[in-house]
Amino acid sequence: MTIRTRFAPSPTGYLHVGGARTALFSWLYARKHGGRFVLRIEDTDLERSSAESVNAILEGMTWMGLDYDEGPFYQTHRFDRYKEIIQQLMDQGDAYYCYCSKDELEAMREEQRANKQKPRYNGKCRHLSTPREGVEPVIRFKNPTVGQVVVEDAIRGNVIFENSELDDLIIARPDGTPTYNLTVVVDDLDMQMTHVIRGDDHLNNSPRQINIFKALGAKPPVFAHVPMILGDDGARLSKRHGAVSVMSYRDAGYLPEALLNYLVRLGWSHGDQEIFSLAEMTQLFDIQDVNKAASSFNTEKLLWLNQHYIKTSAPEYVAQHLSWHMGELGIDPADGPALVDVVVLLQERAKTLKEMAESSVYFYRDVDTYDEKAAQKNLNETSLPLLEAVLKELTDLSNWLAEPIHDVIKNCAEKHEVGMGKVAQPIRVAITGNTISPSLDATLQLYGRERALAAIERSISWIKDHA
Ligand SMILES: Nc1ncnc2c1ncn2[C@@H]1O[C@H](COP(=O)(O)OP(=O)(O)OP(=O)(O)O)[C@@H](O)[C@H]1O
Repeated sequence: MTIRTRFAPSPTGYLHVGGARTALFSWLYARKHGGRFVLRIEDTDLERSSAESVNAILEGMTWMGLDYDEGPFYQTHRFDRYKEIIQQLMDQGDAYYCYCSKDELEAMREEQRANKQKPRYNGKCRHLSTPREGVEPVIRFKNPTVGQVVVEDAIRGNVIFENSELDDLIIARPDGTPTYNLTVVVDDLDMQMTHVIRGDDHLNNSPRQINIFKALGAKPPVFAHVPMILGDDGARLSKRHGAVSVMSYRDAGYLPEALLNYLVRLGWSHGDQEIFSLAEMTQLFDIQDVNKAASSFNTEKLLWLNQHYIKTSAPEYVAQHLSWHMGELGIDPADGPALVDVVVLLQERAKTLKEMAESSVYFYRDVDTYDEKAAQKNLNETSLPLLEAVLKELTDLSNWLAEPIHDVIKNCAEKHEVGMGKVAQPIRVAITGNTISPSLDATLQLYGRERALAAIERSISWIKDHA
């Protein structure tokens, strides 16, 4: 049997990390078993769904590398099929028209509350043989009234529901459009899902859906309800929380590997291992090992993982992602050194790609202002003769490489009987506009001879103008 799993978001906003982790678990399970991963867009809520949200979800999935084998299927394209199944349930006596008005339903609930019963539809129209004139009815599913439904959950074990606790749920609205629990069952059936891996916010839907599966003569898929990811406020992370969209992590400078690694560990573990490549998590993941408790998002750990992946990934790969961030800063990487060399220089210390991009702008765009404090301390009458001397030496240097550059700066400091920093820091400010950069000799090598000499010259003029 080919394993088939799906991710079925509603396109009512961006893809957030809660949904993304659920998608990841589904994806991993399919990949691990050589199965098929299906993307289904549950867009029947016409008021809340939008094409932008669909695009945002697809963008998020693509960025994370969660490729799908089939779909995206849109529920709005399948209305005829849902109608067909609703009719089938009607024909076989498993569904019925309900003419109860809002007021009647309210009165019913009132009475139940007064009798200390759980408010629910009492099946009033179940045995109605004649339609009520002038009322557009809904269609309700005839839920079994006795017995139990067992959700055999791959994570939680058996979860038992009493049929007497379940309503005859509405499967078609007065205008004939199908409701959520019906469409999900029809899709999972038609798309031959073997495993439904979804958030445990859906656990209460499962017994209703299982009963519909059974009424249709079908074997329900295996269910696995994964625990929720909670926001800082302890509530289920949803679109209502702030910066939780998957793409906001790209914007903040995370590598997809870091987010995937972070998400997989949120609710799943393999011994005390923390670092998992995609291949490794695919091999080791199993749905039974997902824990039952909800987990909260911890940005510190994500940052740590990001730093790890920036440091250890191939510079060429990091450069591809860095390129996007440079573009965001309006920088054309063609205006300076190869991005891959910048990555090599900075990957040891950068926590995010955004930070890496921001701290390498000077490689592509000459600084036009110096940080005030940095200039005050380093570009002044004391540093002027040192800069002039080192400029001369550097101009005479024939091989523009880190080591000889280092020697020039060192010799210059010795000659003037000052510490190396007294020569290096003014140069750093001249090049970067500030006092922070990776090792100065390597920075200068990458920055390039002509540009470096011109920048030092500009800083000398600046001192003279401001003296
Ligand atoms: N915070 C969360 N943690 C884990 N899984 C979640 C979370 N929120 C949603 N999911 C799961 O992601 C899948 C897609 O969810 P869906 O898009 O319908 O929800 P959502 O994005 O939270 O929407 P809304 O905010 O409108 O409720 C479902 O399987 C759902 O259970």
